[in-house]
Amino acid sequence: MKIAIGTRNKAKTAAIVNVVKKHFEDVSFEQFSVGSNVSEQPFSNEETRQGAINRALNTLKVANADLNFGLEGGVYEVDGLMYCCNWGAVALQDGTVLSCAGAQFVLPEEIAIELRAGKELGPVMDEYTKEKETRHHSGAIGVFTAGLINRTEMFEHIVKLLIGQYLCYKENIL
Ligand SMILES: O=P(O)(O)OP(=O)(O)OP(=O)(O)OC[C@H]1O[C@@H](n2cnc3c(O)ncnc32)[C@H](O)[C@@H]1O
Ligand SMILES: [Mg+2]
Repeated sequence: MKIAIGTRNKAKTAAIVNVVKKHFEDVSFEQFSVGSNVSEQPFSNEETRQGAINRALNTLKVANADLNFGLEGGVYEVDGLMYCCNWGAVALQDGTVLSCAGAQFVLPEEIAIELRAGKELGPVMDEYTKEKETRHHSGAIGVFTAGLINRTEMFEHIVKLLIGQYLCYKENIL
């Protein structure tokens, strides 16, 4: 079974590899840098979802693997609070795209101000933590949940949902 990963982000890649290996035998993985065709920093659930779907479809185009994954992070605001949201999609060779969302959590106002000013969450988190490339490791989710869940674990949940939906699709349930 060929698995294509539409990112080079380490946290996203580890999530796909970990969960796929748990559910399928005899798998091979390949990574591709594909565009999301949305803003670098999506600013709504709709845009984040579209980014994940576009990444999955762009990965299908270049890889034509059995499962072509796209994962996307974004933010949106409700009641003056900024939430980070996370979406995933998997594109199949017949052109079907299955999608789902994962964890959503609050970002502090000092981070929200930076994002409203047009900055991207990745670099803002590096500045905040004085660390490099937090988006590849603990991520904002790790920092703002006191380390209880890291970015890989967060995306593992999404990949699990996607694989579950794929199994239902094969049984004509979805
Ligand atoms: O290489 P890609 O796949 O693009 O991975 P990415 O880390 O840039 O992730 P996204 O494009 O999906 O996320 C959009 C932006 O939000 C940032 N981001 C999202 N979730 C984050 C998290 O948990 N921690 C740090 N940055 C995060 C990310 O760095 C981007 O600036
Ligand atoms: Mg990105």
